[in-house]
Amino acid sequence: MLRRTIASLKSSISLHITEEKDRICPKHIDSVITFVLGGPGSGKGTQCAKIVETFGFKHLSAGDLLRKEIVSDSEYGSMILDTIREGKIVPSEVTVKLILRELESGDNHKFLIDGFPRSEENRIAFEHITGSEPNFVLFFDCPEEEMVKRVLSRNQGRIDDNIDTIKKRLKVFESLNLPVIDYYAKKGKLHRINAVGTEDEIFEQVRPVFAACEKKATIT
Ligand SMILES: Nc1ncnc2c1ncn2[C@@H]1O[C@H](COP(=O)(O)OP(=O)(O)O)[C@@H](O)[C@H]1O
Ligand SMILES: O=c1ccn([C@@H]2O[C@H](COP(=O)(O)OP(=O)(O)O)[C@@H](O)[C@H]2O)c(=O)[nH]1
Repeated sequence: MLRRTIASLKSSISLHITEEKDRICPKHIDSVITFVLGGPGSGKGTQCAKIVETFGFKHLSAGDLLRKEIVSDSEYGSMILDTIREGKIVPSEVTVKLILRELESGDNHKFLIDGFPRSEENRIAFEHITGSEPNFVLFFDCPEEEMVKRVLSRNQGRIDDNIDTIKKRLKVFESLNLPVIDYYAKKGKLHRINAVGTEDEIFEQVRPVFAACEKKATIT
């Protein structure tokens, strides 16, 4: 049943997800889902690696999943490349489909979804397609000058790590991603992390969030 639903998602990329019948209830329904948000270069990927090491989560970087599509033979490759180069947001259906595939694979039921959702439209598409909400959300709060400095010295050969694209990404972050962060703050699901400091100092703010989650899981 689930395979069929994913197959139909694959074949209908322009679907409009507005009705109950479009939802699916897959095995990740009992999973722990954490969204990891913050501007470009705020340190999301760096801290996710530490969370994986310490708490055994599976790390799904939406950006990495999209970049993999570019180098695979995907029909969306050139569209994704153009979108990333412009610092814009890839259509929700494409990104959610890639995330869903990862949520459905393997035995790990604890997920860090890094760099997604980037807009209210992304958030709503995820909730409708998966029928799930995150258990909690981390927000790495970092000043723009620091983010620019970090991205420019990241040195991974990314087509979007240049000053022109960074400026566009920061604008998109402010106008489209901050409303998502506000949404989760109002729902009481947001953990704001001061993203300035050494990697270890920042992780000491992150650790208690996951330690509390583990404790709760042991009690229930
Ligand atoms: N606390 C920190 N202080 C200084 N540089 C950092 C810190 N955390 C990460 N970095 C560096 O900044 C760059 C961006 O970090 P990254 O984790 O890739 O950010 P994001 O995933 O949010 O885009 C990387 O080169 C990384 O090594
Ligand atoms: O859900 C996502 C995640 C990423 N991106 C695109 O991928 C780029 C890089 O995102 P990533 O999270 O890898 O990097 P960051 O912005 O944190 O440096 C973004 O600017 C977007 O163009 C997207 O469209 N949707």
